[in-house]
Amino acid sequence: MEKQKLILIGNGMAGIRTIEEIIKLLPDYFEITVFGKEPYPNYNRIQLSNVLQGDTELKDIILNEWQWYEDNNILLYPGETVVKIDKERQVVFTDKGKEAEYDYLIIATGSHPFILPIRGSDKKGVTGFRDIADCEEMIKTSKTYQHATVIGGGLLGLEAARGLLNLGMKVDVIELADYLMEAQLDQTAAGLLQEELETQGMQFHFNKQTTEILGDERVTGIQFQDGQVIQADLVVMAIGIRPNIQLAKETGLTVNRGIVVNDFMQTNVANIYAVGECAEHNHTTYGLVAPLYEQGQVLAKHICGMNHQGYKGSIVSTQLKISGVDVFSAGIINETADTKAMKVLDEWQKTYKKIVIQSGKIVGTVLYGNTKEGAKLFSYMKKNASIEDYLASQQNAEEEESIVQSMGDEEVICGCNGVSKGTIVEAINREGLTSLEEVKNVTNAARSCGQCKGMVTDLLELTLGDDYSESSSETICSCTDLSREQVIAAIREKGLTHTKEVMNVLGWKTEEGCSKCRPALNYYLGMVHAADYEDERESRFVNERLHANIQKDGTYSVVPRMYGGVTNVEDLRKIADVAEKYQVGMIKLTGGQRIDLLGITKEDLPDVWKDLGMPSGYAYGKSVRTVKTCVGAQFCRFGTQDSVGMGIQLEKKFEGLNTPHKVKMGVSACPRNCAEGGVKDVGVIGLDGVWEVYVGGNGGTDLRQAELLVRVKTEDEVLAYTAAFLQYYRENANYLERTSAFVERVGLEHVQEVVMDEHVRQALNERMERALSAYQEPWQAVIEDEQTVKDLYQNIQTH
Ligand SMILES: Cc1cc2nc3c(=O)[nH]c(=O)nc-3n(C[C@H](O)[C@H](O)[C@H](O)COP(=O)(O)OP(=O)(O)OC[C@H]3O[C@@H](n4cnc5c(N)ncnc54)[C@H](O)[C@@H]3O)c2cc1C
Ligand SMILES: NC(=O)c1ccc[n+]([C@@H]2O[C@H](COP(=O)([O-])OP(=O)(O)OC[C@H]3O[C@@H](n4cnc5c(N)ncnc54)[C@H](O)[C@@H]3O)[C@@H](O)[C@H]2O)c1
Ligand code: SF4
Ligand code: FES
Repeated sequence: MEKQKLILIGNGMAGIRTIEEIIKLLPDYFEITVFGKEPYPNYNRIQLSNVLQGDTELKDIILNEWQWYEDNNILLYPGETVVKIDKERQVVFTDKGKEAEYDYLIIATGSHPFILPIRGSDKKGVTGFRDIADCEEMIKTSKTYQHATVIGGGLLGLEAARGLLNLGMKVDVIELADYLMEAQLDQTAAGLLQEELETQGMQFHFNKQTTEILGDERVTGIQFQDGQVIQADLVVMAIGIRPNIQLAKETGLTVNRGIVVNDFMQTNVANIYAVGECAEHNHTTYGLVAPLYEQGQVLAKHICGMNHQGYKGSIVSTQLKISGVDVFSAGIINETADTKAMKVLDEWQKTYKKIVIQSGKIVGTVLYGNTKEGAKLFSYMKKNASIEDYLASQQNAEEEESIVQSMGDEEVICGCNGVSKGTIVEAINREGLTSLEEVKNVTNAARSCGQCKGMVTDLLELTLGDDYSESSSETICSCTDLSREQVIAAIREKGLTHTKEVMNVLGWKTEEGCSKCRPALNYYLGMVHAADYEDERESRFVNERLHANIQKDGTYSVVPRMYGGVTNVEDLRKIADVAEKYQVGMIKLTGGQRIDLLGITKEDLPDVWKDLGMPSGYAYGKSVRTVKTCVGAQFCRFGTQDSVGMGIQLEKKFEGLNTPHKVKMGVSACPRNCAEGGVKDVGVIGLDGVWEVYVGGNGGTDLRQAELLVRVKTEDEVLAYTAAFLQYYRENANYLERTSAFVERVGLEHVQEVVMDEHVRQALNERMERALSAYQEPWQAVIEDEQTVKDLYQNIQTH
């Protein structure tokens, strides 16, 4: 069958997303041609703010590489503008003299920045902020000139202003209204924002109407209606956008503010569609990607002949993309006669939360300082949930590790791309996804503004549990541009002792850090300061904070310590009594030869530990866990060494040691290796008069066989080499990097060189001893601390 000719005008975000959706539905049905005015493949316009702010580079914001067009048989004409459409002949004409026929035409020409129609606005140095060319122009100007003026204190203006500050310019922001982001914030939030941005160096001028741009050929200043003049070498107009409708208008399509479309994104000509910022649906045009992508999905389905209800309009939310400034806004933000508002302002911490309620339903929200709840509140708004539902969900949320844990499957994690928690979890499980990049590729989540990256990462962690490891990234996380090595070096050099201090001194982009960097910093600080470090419980993952493993149903599992997997009558009796008393849901033997008591409520945990009177088995921690042993020489006829004794020594020595990820060990007394040392982080095998120490094994998702590190004669040597290896791993692995990945990355030979050097080995052992000296049995510590029991396990607020 001959392919239908489909032409897209506008190689931008909405148009290309529509094409992506179309080729997902009908890969071979259309012969697709794209005309794009800009000489680039489709790029992430949103990220221009981050480019200007120096957080990312232009080369990193391409969404669809040239190869993508080729791979999908899409004929792209970059740098070519469509100047005319003949709707009768179904042909488009370009500024380079090309003519192309279509069966279906999609117009996705976006918008242009509104430039004040005042004297001097055509001078050199006056620009909008819309595309790569504008961005490059501003970067270039900052190298020669000093004074920048941004007209417009909205999202775009403020993001531009922050970028220009980063480029070393002095920045004035001019706003017509009497506070910032008038369309998105109320006066309280805007005040907090203004205060913060002033400390960052911006100077604001409110209630100012610019009447003239001064200068000869190039701008030198601007003048306001009240006669005031301020100096300016660069003027950025960020006072809103106007849809590009000229072409559609000249073609005879119905236009208003945008190109008028019906619920199927169809213009008044049946085979001509409009999508994105240029389209006007139900008297509304949009300037954010989330609704435009929704439109794209609808249009794709329609053009592919799939049944659907059509586009019904969108509720939008916005977030400001300035490092270290958290602002979220959605829906109705100012109270009216028929609304009530719930407001919490913390002037000290500079946080503000406002929820606007109408007839018992959440209809709007403004968050400043802490925007973690933004996605959740937005989901509640969209599903028309009552404020009671939200408040009830809050009680559970307080007990949970991260906001994503308390979200329902249908709740949206990525607002830009409309991707729900359920969709992401399903994709992680179905496709075996293990990294943010993979989730992005499969689900589109986190592919636009990137504000949801933290939540997607949390969700990966929540879904994969211990199998999650984000160790490949060079920087610790998106809160900083520094690598693990740089952060550790700074901790040492500057004597930093607290996660908040690290974030402040090293210029973290977020005030609170994220769920990725907080536990990592806590670990690195503990590793560097060994015995002197006071662990920050609040920076740990929930399991480590509570010293028990949270289960699917919200109960916990308790695994008491059994050195070397050996137990006795007394311990078994205690375990049986506890299981009976607390009606434990299930008693289960673990793969590491321990007894797991499952189904214990959080409130019961301290009492269970008190009744057990046994140390924690650390089954939840990024720490040395169990040492599995075979029965060994004492009972087994093949046994050549005391594997049980060796295992117990290892477990007692390294009990409670904090490590970048969990560490499991196994000791066998002959090569039959019943304790499975070949897939352990440290595997020890006893032979006649010899012990072999293997490292870097993994029996989980990333199956890896352990490699022989060393052959030694005595048990003391086993302990010394194991200590040297583990200390080297502690000091050099990325947080959440298993020994298997670590050994793979640095190479066994390198590890051998390190631990074989007697001086180095000794030094590593000394540092290990210091780290071990800080160990405090955690369950006992909790039982003895009434306040912690109340705060952490019973949620009774006493201070
Ligand atoms: C700096 C900046 C930051 C932003 N941040 C956010 C954010 O954080 N969150 C958010 O949701 N949104 C943000 N936006 C808005 C978002 O980028 C836009 O809503 C989105 O890009 C619009 O997509 P579109 O495809 O409709 O238009 P565009 O992406 O502008 O694409 C239209 C394309 O069509 C081309 N074109 C126009 N006329 C023709 C023609 N006649 N022939 C050929 N080609 C033509 C244009 O050159 C352009 O490349 C931001 C915008 C900017 C500028
Ligand atoms: N983080 C984000 O979501 C983000 C970031 C950048 C851009 N955008 C989008 O890009 C588009 C453009 O953003 P924008 O900030 O230009 O538009 P906007 O309409 O959101 O804000 C314009 C601001 O300029 C002010 N203004 C209007 N006329 C003025 C004048 N004569 N002098 C001084 N101030 C004046 C308005 O009061 C308002 O505060 C919007 O659709 C926006 O949603 C979004
Ligand atoms: S590993 Fe060897 S010694 Fe140990 S139980 Fe198995 S067969 Fe016996
Ligand atoms: S919320 Fe913008 S990319 Fe997910």
